Parts: sequence; structure tokens; C-alpha cells
Amino acid sequence: MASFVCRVSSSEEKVQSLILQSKWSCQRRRKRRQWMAFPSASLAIPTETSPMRSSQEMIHDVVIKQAALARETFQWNRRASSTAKLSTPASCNMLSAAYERCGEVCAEYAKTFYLGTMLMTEERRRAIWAIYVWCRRTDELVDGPNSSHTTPMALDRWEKRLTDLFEGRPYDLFDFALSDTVARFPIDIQPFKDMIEGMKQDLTKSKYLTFDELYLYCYYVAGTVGLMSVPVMGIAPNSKASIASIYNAALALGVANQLTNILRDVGEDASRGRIYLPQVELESAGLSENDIFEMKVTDKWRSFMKGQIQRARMFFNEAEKGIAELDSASRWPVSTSLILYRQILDAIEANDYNNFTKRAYVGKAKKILSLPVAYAATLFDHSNRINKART
Ligand SMILES: CC(C)=CCC/C(C)=C/CC/C(C)=C/CC/C(C)=C/[C@@H]1[C@@H](COP(=O)(O)OP(=O)(O)O)[C@]1(C)CC/C=C(\C)CC/C=C(\C)CCC=C(C)C
Ligand SMILES: [Mn+2]
Repeated sequence: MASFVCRVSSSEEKVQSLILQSKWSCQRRRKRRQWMAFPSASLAIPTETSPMRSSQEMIHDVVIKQAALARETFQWNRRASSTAKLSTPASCNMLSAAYERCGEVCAEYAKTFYLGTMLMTEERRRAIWAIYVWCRRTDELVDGPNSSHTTPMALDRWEKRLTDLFEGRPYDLFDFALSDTVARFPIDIQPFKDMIEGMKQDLTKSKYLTFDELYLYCYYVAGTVGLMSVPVMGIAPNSKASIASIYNAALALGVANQLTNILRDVGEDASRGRIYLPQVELESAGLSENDIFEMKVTDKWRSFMKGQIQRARMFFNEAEKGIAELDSASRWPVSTSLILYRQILDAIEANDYNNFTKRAYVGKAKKILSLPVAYAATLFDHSNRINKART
């Protein structure tokens, strides 16, 4: 990963601080939304007695804000995009080179995903590459080979750099591509800031007490990707769904992916002293942290895992409903990525829930087969919805 790992500027700039926590600490109570029911009582979110707002409520506010911004700015940005294009041949060449490098990074680090982007229009594909590279670099700050040098202050500087690129002051070639992307599409900075917040949390937090805590983490590091991507993927002009419901589906896809990542990597994470699985749920399944560190697949573990897998699948189902609402050219790649990721859950089952020492893996043949399956799913679901709307 060395070739594109970012170096965060060492200047001691003071950065605005993280907005969300203070904004979210307001005690405004509102009716609790139970939009995601849980498969068993032991997985229910224990928020009813808490005076604080649940993660779902707080994230819901972000989704509503993103949806409103997208509605307001879509027209404006489309018009602005013609002026966002750089005029001199030299800067045009540099921009093409910047996007090309983003594409190369994608192709190198996420082959299947890169293939998916080849199904999109050129403008969208390049934008998704630029977002991908920024996300990957952000993750590398806490997970990459130099992560031991990453401090919260370094992440503050990364955030300052983000603000700069959003204001048209990119720092390097990759930032240049993203800076162009955010000028072309109605993309808000908040999900990017939230991803940085999640990475900060990862530096200090190695345990999650409740699912509500884990859900917030999943939003930070993955749900945000859904919110960043929708403005690029585009919404079908004839979609009857509300923008907020489409953003919710995108959020659900990110959360589903991250929960799947967590379930796949239990052993690997435990060997780094990390347990993402909610402690309260482990306890009510009769499991302790030590059971995880000892990495034994017992019946208790299998039954616990069944519940966790069921919940991840519910998020995938929630996400699936949104795909038909996306612009037609974006449905296939998103559907492919959903089907591929969801198969990791099947692979955990096929490994008899040994996610300690066996990596759940989706083979090449299955991956290739997923392409026509995803294509058929988008055709079928879309026509189904159109027919429903007609009747
Ligand atoms: C309506 C509807 C369904 C719209 C679809 C919206 C959409 C395209 C959602 C995308 C969701 C998505 C792919 C989320 C990524 C989740 C993810 C894997 C997050 C990873 C975090 C950290 O995890 P960890 O460290 O445990 O994992 P590793 O071992 O390091 O892998 C991430 C690594 C954060 C960084 C995320 C990325 C690099 C992926 C960025 C992807 C995109 C910008 C493109 C998404 C587009 C398509 C076509 C799927
Ligand atoms: Mn990572």
C-alpha cells in the first residue's frame, strides 16, 4: 500500500472540531424509530431507558440533512459542473492524470470493485474512484503500515486537508481528483468528516458495549460511504421513493458491509486485541471475551453467530430495496457489490462458523456468476416496481 499512502502535513494548524458530538449531545427527544427490528430479544437496542439519543436517531438526522442537501443542490451543482471543468489544457491533462491514478489504485487494491465501476458512465466511474481512494487512504491512516504513527492530531490535520480540498485547495494529485468530484456532484463534507471521526475512535476504542455503539461505528466507517456515493450514483428520474429512503438504503448497505467485515474478521481482530462484537450480546449468549481470545468454535458460539449473521442480512435486505431507485446505469454495480459481500456471510456458515482461524472467502467462479445474477435482479426488481407504480 506504500505507493499512495498519505503523508499528513505536519503544520500545527488548529482545526475546527468535531461538530457532530456536540451537536448530537442535545437532549431533544423524539419518538424512537424502530426501522430495523432485531432478530431476537438479546439483540434489541437497549435505548428505551437511556436519556441520551440512540445512534439510530442521531444518524437519522444526518441522513435527513444529506437528503435535503441533495435535493437542494442537485440542480445547482449540475449547472455548476460546466464551470467546474478546468479550462486550460495543462490543468485538464493534470486532472485526467489524477483520475487515472485513482483508477489504478482502485484496480490494484479492489479488483472486483474496480470491475463494477467499469459498468458506470465515465464521469461517475472517475468520481467513485476518487472517493474510493480518499476512503482507502483514510483507512490506511489507522490500519496501514505506518498506522502506529497516526495520532488524533494527525487525523485533525487530515480533516483540515479535507476542508481545503472541498474549498478548492487540493494538496496532492488524489486530492485534486476528489476536489473536482465534489465540485461536480452534490456531495456534502459531513460523511467524510464522520469517517475521520470513526477512524479516530478506532485509535482508542477496542470494545463495544451495545449494538447501538457498534452501529455508530459502522455508520462512521462504512455507512458514510453510502452517503458519499448516492449523489454520484444518481437517483432514477422516475423514482417515486423519497430521497431520504434512498439515503437510508445506502446507509444500510455500508452498515451491512461493515458488519460482514467484522463477522469475517473476528479472529484477526482478536489477535490485535480488538472485539467489535457487542459485549452485552456476547454476555447474554453466555460468552465472554476470553472465549473469543481462545478462539474455540462451540455450540454457544455457533448460535450467537447465527443471530449476528441474521442481523447483517436484514441490513442487506434493507439496502436491496433502494437499488431500484438508483439511476439505471448504477444499479448493476451496486447490486453486484451487495451480492458479493452478502456471500461472505454464506461462507462463514459454510466454514461452520469458524471465523477465528478460517477466512470466509468467495471464490472466483461465484464472483463471476454474481454478475448475471445481479443484472437479472436489477431488471426484475426495477420492472416490478414500475409495474407496481402503474397499478
Ligand atoms: C441505494 C443504495 C443501496 C445505494 C448504494 C450506495 C453505495 C454505493 C454504498 C457503498 C457501500 C460500501 C461499499 C461501503 C464500504 C464499507 C466498507 C467495506 C468499509 C471499510 C471500512 C473499514 O473496515 P476495516 O478496516 O474493518 O476493513 P479492511 O480490512 O480495511 O477492508 C473501510 C475499509 C472504509 C473504507 C472504504 C472503502 C475503501 C470503500 C469505498 C468504496 C466506495 C467509495 C465505492 C462504493 C461503490 C460501489 C459501487 C459499491
Ligand atoms: Mn481497514
